[in-house]
Amino acid sequence: MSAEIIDGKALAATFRGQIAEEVSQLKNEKNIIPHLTAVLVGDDPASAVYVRNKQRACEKAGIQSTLKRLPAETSEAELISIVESLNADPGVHGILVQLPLPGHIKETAILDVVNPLKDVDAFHPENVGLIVQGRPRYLPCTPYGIQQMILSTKMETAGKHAVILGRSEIVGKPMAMLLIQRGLGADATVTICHSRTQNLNKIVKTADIIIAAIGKPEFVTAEMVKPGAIVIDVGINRVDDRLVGDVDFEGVKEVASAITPVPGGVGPMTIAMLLKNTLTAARIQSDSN
Ligand SMILES: NC(=O)C1=CN([C@@H]2O[C@H](COP(=O)(O)OP(=O)(O)OC[C@H]3O[C@@H](n4cnc5c(N)ncnc54)[C@H](OP(=O)(O)O)[C@@H]3O)[C@@H](O)[C@H]2O)C=CC1
Ligand SMILES: Nc1nc(=O)c2c([nH]1)NC[C@@H]1CN(c3ccc(C(=O)N[C@@H](CCC(=O)O)C(=O)O)cc3)C=[N+]21
Repeated sequence: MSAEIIDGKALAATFRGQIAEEVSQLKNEKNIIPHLTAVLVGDDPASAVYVRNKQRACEKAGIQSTLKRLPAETSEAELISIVESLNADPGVHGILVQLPLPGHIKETAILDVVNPLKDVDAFHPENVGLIVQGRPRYLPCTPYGIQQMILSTKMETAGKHAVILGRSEIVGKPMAMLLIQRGLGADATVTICHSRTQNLNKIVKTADIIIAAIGKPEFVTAEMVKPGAIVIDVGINRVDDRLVGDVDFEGVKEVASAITPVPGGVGPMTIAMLLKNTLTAARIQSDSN
């Protein structure tokens, strides 16, 4: 039996349609146009692709988007002062500092400075804390998108074993927080694996839900997957100019019950959730004025 392919591109288009409608309502009712500013330091080619995709999606949804491109040599102090000026600009509702930053800039030094109300990535410690306590202001875009994809399968998550590969602040760790929360699309029992995990294959084999976010091409193979599992592939790896995920798609789709492709899976949903957070940011800021 071949797995259901979860079409992230199509699901993202549905979300973006709904967001576009709400953006136009906000404009008509309050004369507010949500505005996202992305900051890109250096010219990492992969980041440039994401930034371009985000900008195009914003335009199509009626969200204003600005890209601040800064040279790789930008100092930490300069970047902090740029973020502070965006914080102070009432016309900017969402701020996204593209990661990774060049090695001489400490990421937390920058993320800590972003006004938490404008933090559409949900990386600021205040927003992370709110998520951990189960009262989120914003949900981090990639885990949020993944939760929506799992919900779209209508498969039960309550009481199921979810195994997450990767413990990054941007995917693995917040994903675990969302999956252990009480409620719809959650209530799972969660295990997080990382590069020091022993018996990783054995743990993964017990998973009802696998989330692969390690950045290793086709790491998860069919032998590691319990028949009927849901497999979410977050990985974006370039191999011989081809984009491949962290999952061996062709092999795993024969054992899983549902699987996300790369490209056309988690990536487009991440962007759709970024637009959703930007809309929420504009609403929150208009209410607090
Ligand atoms: N589609 C999307 O929207 C997004 C895609 N991505 C992609 O997802 C992937 C992961 O990115 P990100 O979350 O930033 O993670 P990082 O690259 O920051 O970290 C990788 C994680 O994987 C773990 N890891 C690495 N190798 C192994 C291994 N052999 N076995 C077990 N664990 C391992 C590391 O463990 P340790 O901590 O011990 O080093 C670490 O926790 C990348 O391909 C990235 O491009 C990322 C964000 C969004
Ligand atoms: N502050 C910050 N926030 C992020 O959310 C963030 C970040 N930094 N740094 C990098 C990662 C990665 N990421 C992706 C977003 C969209 C696609 C995406 O659109 N992918 C498409 C196509 C990609 C392509 O063609 O290259 C797809 O998978 O179908 C991928 C990856 C967000 N990230």
